[in-house]
Amino acid sequence: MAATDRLNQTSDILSHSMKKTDSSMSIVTAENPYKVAVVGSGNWGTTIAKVVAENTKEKPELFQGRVDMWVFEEQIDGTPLTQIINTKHQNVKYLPNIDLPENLVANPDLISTTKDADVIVFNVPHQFLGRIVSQMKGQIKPDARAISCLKGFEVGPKGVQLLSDYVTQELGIQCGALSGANLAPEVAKEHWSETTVAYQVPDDFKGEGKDIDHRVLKQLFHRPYFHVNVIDDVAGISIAGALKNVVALGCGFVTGLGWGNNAAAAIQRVGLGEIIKFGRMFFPESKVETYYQESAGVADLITTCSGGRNVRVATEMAKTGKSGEQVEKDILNGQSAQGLITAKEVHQWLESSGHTEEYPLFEAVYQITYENVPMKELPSMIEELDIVE
Ligand SMILES: NC(=O)C1=CN([C@@H]2O[C@H](COP(=O)(O)OP(=O)(O)OC[C@H]3O[C@@H](n4cnc5c(N)ncnc54)[C@H](O)[C@@H]3O)[C@@H](O)[C@H]2O)C=CC1
Ligand SMILES: O=C(CO)COP(=O)(O)O
Repeated sequence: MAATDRLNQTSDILSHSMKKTDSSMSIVTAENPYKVAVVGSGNWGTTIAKVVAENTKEKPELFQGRVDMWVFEEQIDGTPLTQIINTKHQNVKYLPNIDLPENLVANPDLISTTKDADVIVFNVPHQFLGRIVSQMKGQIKPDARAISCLKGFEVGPKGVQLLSDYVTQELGIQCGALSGANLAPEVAKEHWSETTVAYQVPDDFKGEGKDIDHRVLKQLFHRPYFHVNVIDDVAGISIAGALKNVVALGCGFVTGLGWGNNAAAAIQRVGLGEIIKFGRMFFPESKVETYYQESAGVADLITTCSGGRNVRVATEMAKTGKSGEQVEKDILNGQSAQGLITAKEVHQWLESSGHTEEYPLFEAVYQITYENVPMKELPSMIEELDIVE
């Protein structure tokens, strides 16, 4: 092919890919508009509830306007948090100074929040999920669908499990995931970002207009400031979302030691490799391209390592010598750095399955966090020794 033909062909491809013909954003309607509920009201829980409630209000042909958000009730200066959210329309503890839509209703009762929902969006720190789903068993619509926005795993006697699979196993409902480079305070302020939603349409899909599919999920989560790509790879986005929190701790250690950007980049490079290896080894259905093409992959790793809670907690650990648990209490005002628990769970799993040596960074983060190994040992713990005899 001549050079000019190749050039023309390339510009055809480019102009085609730049045309905005996204069929998933064309008009979608439902025979009976879907009721959406959000379980969780922390920093990310409240932010996603805001996103969802903005969309349900704008799309009455597809969703019921009112969105109930389950709040783990607590008193703020003697007033229940739910009451404050429902009158001031702000979550003053977990997402202060952000106005929430009035069709978003804080509800302290988990069952009344979820019992009539067609779509249940789970968004709590993962250590609380087990108790929550056990209370919901038998109390929700049997054909409800779910999306998990959590970042973590369930590790138990059966091994390591995706949280979406755990929800499906416990509640018998199809569950996908939402994960991306999404620091909640930025999304809440409507600063542009991207995310990935992954969902596998189940065998008992009831048909277009009667059930949740990729187009409905795009309508539910996409905003002008929050761009959504919907794919099938639930495992890929969930693994990346859970493990980047462990990598971010490693990144915080070297940052807190004052070692600078090169060290932080080295941790992210090694971390990405271990994330991909973990996916291929334990979830072979996950796709390698998800880790570099989707917001849920390397982009989330970068944003979390730049300014997330995990990196902040680990940086403070390095500066003060305090434990992760103590720093979490001191600086996060009730929020959770999920990498602390995930590092322990991943270690338990790798140890019981005999693979710790293949994941030196995950193991180093665990040993520094829980076994008092000095942070300055990190480089030697992850050094690749290619000694040629
Ligand atoms: N905050 C962020 O920027 C992002 C967080 N995520 C993920 O979203 C999930 C939820 O995180 P956040 O909403 O940020 O939570 P958070 O870290 O703000 O945690 C506070 C929430 O935990 C609740 N809580 C405290 N004790 C509880 C208990 N015993 N039972 C039930 N709930 C209790 C509080 O009521 C509050 O709603 C996590 O897995 C996190 O990794 C994902 C993307 C962004
Ligand atoms: O998952 C996140 C960004 O996508 C938030 O990360 P942190 O929990 O470390 O703040």
